[in-house]
Amino acid sequence: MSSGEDTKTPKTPAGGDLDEQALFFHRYPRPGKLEIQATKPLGNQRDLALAYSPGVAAPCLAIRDDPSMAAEYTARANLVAVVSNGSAVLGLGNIGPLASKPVMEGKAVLFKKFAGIDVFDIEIDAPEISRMVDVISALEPTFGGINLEDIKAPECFEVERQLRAKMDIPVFHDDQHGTAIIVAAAILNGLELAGKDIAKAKIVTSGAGAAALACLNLLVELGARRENIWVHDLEGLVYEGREVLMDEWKSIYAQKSDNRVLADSIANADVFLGLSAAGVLKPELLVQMADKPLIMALANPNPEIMPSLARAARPDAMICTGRSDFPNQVNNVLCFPYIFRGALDCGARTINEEMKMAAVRAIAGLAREEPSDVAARAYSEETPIFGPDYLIPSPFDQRLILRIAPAVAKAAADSGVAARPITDFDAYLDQLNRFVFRSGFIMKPIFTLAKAAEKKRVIFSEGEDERVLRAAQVLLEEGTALPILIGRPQIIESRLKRYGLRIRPETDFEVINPESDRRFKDYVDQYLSLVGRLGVIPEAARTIVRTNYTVIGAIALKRGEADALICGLEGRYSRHLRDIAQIIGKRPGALDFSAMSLLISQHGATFFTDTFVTFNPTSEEIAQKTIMAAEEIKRFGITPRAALVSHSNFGSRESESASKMRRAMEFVRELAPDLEADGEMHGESAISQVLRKRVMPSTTLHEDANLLVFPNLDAANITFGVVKSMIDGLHVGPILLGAALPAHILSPSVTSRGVVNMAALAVVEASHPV
Ligand SMILES: NC(=O)C1=CN([C@@H]2O[C@H](COP(=O)(O)OP(=O)(O)OC[C@H]3O[C@@H](n4cnc5c(N)ncnc54)[C@H](OP(=O)(O)O)[C@@H]3O)[C@@H](O)[C@H]2O)C=CC1
Ligand SMILES: CC(=O)C(=O)O
Ligand SMILES: [Mg+2]
Repeated sequence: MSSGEDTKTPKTPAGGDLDEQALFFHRYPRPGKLEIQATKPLGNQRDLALAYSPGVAAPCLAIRDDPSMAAEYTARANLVAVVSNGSAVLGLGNIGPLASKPVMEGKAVLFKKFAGIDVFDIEIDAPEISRMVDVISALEPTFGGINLEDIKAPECFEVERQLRAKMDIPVFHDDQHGTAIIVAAAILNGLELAGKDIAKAKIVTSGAGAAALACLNLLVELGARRENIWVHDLEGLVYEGREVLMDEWKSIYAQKSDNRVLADSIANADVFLGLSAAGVLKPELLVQMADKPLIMALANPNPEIMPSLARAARPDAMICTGRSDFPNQVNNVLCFPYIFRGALDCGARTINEEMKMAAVRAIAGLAREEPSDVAARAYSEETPIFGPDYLIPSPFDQRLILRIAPAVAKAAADSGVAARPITDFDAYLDQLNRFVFRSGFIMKPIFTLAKAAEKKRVIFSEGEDERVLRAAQVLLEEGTALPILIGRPQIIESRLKRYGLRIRPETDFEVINPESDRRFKDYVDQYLSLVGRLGVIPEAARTIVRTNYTVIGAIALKRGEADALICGLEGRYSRHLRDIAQIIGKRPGALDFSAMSLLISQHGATFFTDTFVTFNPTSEEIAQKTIMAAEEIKRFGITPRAALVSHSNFGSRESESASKMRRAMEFVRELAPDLEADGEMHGESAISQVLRKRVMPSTTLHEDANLLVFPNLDAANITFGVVKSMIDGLHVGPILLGAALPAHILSPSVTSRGVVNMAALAVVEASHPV
């Protein structure tokens, strides 16, 4: 069998040649960018009988009797065809269907990555309209939607018109409508920033093809005036009476004018809209444009003018391209995954004007919200804030799906084209949130409990950190916690402004200023009372209380000025743990602290312990770590099932660590007889009932383990790290167990969503202590 995989992958080409790197990227480790994955197991005879003959006959007959059942028994409702005949591939022209395949595979990947939509890319050898319509319309039984891509004008207009009339599923020409939606959003925002009215704006295009004309049609719907629009193509200006290269779609914009070329029309233009070819806009023309012009050079891969040239000619311009390597990426990727998400989720029969307008408003509105930290990282340096260099959201903004899909689904229902209208938008948003934040599903019970609880104060040691500031805003907005931030108020204030966050110190949340807090003397006294006999002299205590923010947070928690502590975004775990141990201490009866890490993946939730604290725990300590972990897991609404893992499988080895785990298991049975657990066993046995039962038919672990308890820190920490990296899992934690009060030491790689997750857990611990 050939998987096409190249086992001898050469080294990635060094140096900056993007073409060479792109060829390498597409070729290795296996050709192309896609594969198909089964969503049902096919591991044994029974699976085969269900998935294939004879079982498969049942869904076939159900669909024959009621075609709507295809949405229940097949992948159709989430399956889109990306179809091209290769006649206008990016700005590369008519390179044919086969050469268009990398672009179509790319669109498929974007659908999947950004909106979870499955795609078959379909490149068809069909230059003529009638053949395209025949081939594409015959695909209706397979797909929930059709995304036409890179089909040239004017044929694309007729193809789309005929398909929309023939087919009962959404047909959407991405280069027309996806581009128009995002261009309209950017123009609305750009004109607002320039203080201009769309009804008076002069718009000059280079391009009179699929993308340009669809953009203009939508802009006219939004208030632009035909008389202010000047369209140019290979022949120059589209004017009344022109006969060469004209068609009924272009002639709508024909001007009564003696102008003939772009240079004649560009004077006083407020917007240049380039959807044509590389390099057609010369810098010297830009000086004629109006004040604060909007220059949209959107041809791909190379724009009508490079941003550096445009900026040099017009420092006051707002500049957009279709590329990801410059600010203001105006590209239909910001639209097509999400408009289809909304359309598929409500069973829309078409994508109509109302749904497109809803998408425009959602995208334009999102740019004015605070940027997310993921979007900020995608721009790599400065956090973008709504303004000339940030007219529209980044393609990596995870909120695109959360804003566009519900707006589109609502517009579909309101305009009567939704076969399965969404009735509970809160539940729908929850579902989208779970797609965006993989932790969402597992964390839901924690957030529900945290929001229902009396408000708890969570103190953050690294209160100046961007991730904490973003998390604080989310916690306040969602009503999950009352944050207290340790940090210098002027730094916090200026960073909040820089990141475009709305919350403000003292008005919205409390700040402890380590440089001048009035409680400083009390804190030092309290600290000395705890550590004075551990070799810390008063002078050192004063310095520590001024400079060690985890110490400040722990003292505030101990004094009852906060209900939970979050630290660890900087510095070593052991240092934070030492401070928590000295100031907060262990909960009564705890032999030691323990750390549990939750790994979320497509396999669900798996908890690992002890990943950060005790190097070589005793049997008693391991038993206690298991029981503390199990108690914590119940907070997630999950029934804990523990496996004490080892190199020994149910007594197969007699080493010291194997018998340590066996003894630990005996303690667990004694101390927590109701806990479903077993051990010692191999890691594979823990997660495979078949393997486990083969060796130990009487095992007391009836389902696969979701809590893996390790014999020592090396095993736990290394296994967790390797598994997390290999399966690209999401880490929630580490969750500190055994402290007298809720306190968690995160890791420096945590994201702001990770901080929010752990703060919510800490609130639940504070409201429901064990
Ligand atoms: N950023 C984005 O999201 C998107 C960008 N695009 C880009 O827009 C461009 C056009 O795509 P699309 O509309 O689908 O293709 P079409 O083939 O439908 O249209 C191309 C248009 O550009 C005109 N044109 C070509 N070369 C020149 C030139 N040198 N000077 C002036 N006009 C020229 C053509 O003129 P004529 O009519 O005379 O043949 C035609 O009107 C491509 O570069 C594509 O990559 C497209 C979609 C989305
Ligand atoms: C982005 C896109 O669809 C194009 O350039 O054709
Ligand atoms: Mg395209």
